[in-house]
Amino acid sequence: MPLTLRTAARLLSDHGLLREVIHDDRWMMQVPDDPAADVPFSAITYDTRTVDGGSLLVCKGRFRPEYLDGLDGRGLAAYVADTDYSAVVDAPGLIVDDPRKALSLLSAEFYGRPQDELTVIGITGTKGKTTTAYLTQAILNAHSGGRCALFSSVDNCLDGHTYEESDLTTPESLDAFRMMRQAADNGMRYLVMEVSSQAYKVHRVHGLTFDIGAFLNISPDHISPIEHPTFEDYLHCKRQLITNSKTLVVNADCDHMQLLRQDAAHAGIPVVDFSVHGPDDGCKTAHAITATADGSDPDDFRVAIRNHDAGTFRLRLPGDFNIANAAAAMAIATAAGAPADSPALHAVETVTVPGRMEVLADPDTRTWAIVDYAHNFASVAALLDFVDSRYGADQPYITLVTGAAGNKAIGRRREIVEAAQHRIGRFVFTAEDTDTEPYEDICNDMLRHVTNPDVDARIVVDRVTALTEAIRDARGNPERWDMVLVIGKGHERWIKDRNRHMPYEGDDKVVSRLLSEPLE
Ligand SMILES: CC(=O)N[C@H]1[C@@H](OP(=O)(O)OP(=O)(O)OC[C@H]2O[C@@H](n3ccc(=O)[nH]c3=O)[C@H](O)[C@@H]2O)O[C@H](CO)[C@@H](O)[C@@H]1O[C@H](C)C(=O)N[C@@H](C)C(=O)N[C@H](CCC(=O)O)C(=O)O
Ligand SMILES: Nc1ncnc2c1ncn2[C@@H]1O[C@H](COP(=O)(O)OP(=O)(O)OP(=O)(O)O)[C@@H](O)[C@H]1O
Repeated sequence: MPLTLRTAARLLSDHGLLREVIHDDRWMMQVPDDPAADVPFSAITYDTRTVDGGSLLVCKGRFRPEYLDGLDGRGLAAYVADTDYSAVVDAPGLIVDDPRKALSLLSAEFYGRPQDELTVIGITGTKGKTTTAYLTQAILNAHSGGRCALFSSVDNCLDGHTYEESDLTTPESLDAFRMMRQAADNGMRYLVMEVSSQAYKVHRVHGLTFDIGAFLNISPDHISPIEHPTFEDYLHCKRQLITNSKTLVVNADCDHMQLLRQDAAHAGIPVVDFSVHGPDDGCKTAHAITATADGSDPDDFRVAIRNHDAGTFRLRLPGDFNIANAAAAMAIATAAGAPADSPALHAVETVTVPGRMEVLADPDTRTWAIVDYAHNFASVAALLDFVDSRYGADQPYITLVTGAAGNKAIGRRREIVEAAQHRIGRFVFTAEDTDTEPYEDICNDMLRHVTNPDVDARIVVDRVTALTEAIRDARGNPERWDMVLVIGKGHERWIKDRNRHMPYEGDDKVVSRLLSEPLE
């Protein structure tokens, strides 16, 4: 049904959001009997700068009345807001309780409910969302002849093979439904999307039911004045994926597992477990998916799906945590319809994810480097576990080049230091992304958390200089095995400074350039 003033008002009223309709100084509970109310909107937008003739505007967030100046002249058809703007515009207003929820519901309708034409998969968790999303897309693409779309914090892909850089982990609702429409029109059958806790906090997926919701893991993160006030709030937001899904795929070893199962039971939805066990556990558990480290080779693992042996796998992505991510992807894909014995499962073996676990080396100077996106306790600990298990025998001197985000997730500064300070030789604190906090202050904050007197710790604010010094030092000591871990920015070609995205070469590029520099 096309979205008009009348159908929009009815939809909002059906969802208990409509307070009243305001037009021509009249306040009503219904849209007046006027033919204009049945004209389909030409567009829907949350930004006045894109309003055209016939547009429906949703005023959300830190919206300011002055943005509305001149919009009648540009043909604004109607606005949705939580306050009356009739003093500023003549267009009719749908006054609602929550414009963000309204935006999501109205956008889905405007774009013809594209979610109904796709199998929609939502992935949440503190760590591994992006990687699992890429792995799942690879399987479902292989299963469906390339008909799986992806929304991730790295890239969005609307046709199964073209990737474009994304802005947010979970897009704004309007953008999500617009892209879903494009994906459906491109013939996609599946959509895999990351669902951040913020997405639920600010209603970016309000009203969207996921065919499958996957919950990977949970540990404290994203706690700050602009994200979540407490861990409880963070987890509460993430748990909403469960009650908005038709099937839950969950890591059986996840913290707060009982609570997650209770959520699924209350929602009356089936649960598919996945888990990873050491070589001695065999495949004896009843879990739908059990990835078992294969004792013969550290890179191989066996997978059992509903007690069916799905064979041996080897990823291009190193790290045991990526075996867990692959198990999650296989659990999701089989729950979405890929057969347990499908060769499509082997598509995980070809996947790499930009800026995640990229291992680079200069063997002549015994220098390894890993560029990774770790930036909290769990991921730094997982990275160091990997380094220990894979390179520990050579006792490398480990340098960790790290910063932390400004203004948000403040706890990460202490967590990164705590996860690493007894396991490495040196910290180099450097710039990461910031809104208003100066890089130096963030680095000094991290330095203050260092309590191990035996670890070297220094600040080199400029990120390229920090990397240059770390890699040159490693290569300048060829008698020593060196491991330089560069975390937090991965593939990103920008660095945020005082709210602005400044061009940046990218950790992967800088490190690879430095490793191939001629030695003096
Ligand atoms: C808190 C939050 O969700 N903020 C998002 C939100 O901002 P907002 O609605 O307050 O927008 P605003 O920029 O203040 O402007 C208010 C409104 O006025 C409009 N406007 C503005 C100027 C004008 O002339 N006319 C006009 O109409 C804007 O388009 C906007 O709709 O809507 C914007 C786009 O619609 C988002 O870009 C922005 O995300 C901010 C930048 C952000 O980075 N959020 C982070 C915390 C986030 O969401 N992160 C999670 C990842 C977490 C994880 O790693 O797991 C994510 O999902 O990405
Ligand atoms: N299952 C996991 N458990 C612990 N750490 C992980 C796991 N998967 C990935 N990591 C670590 O977390 C980093 C980020 O991985 P990924 O981008 O897949 O997660 P994410 O949930 O999308 O993260 P973010 O929310 O920070 O964007 C990786 O570079 C790796 O260091």
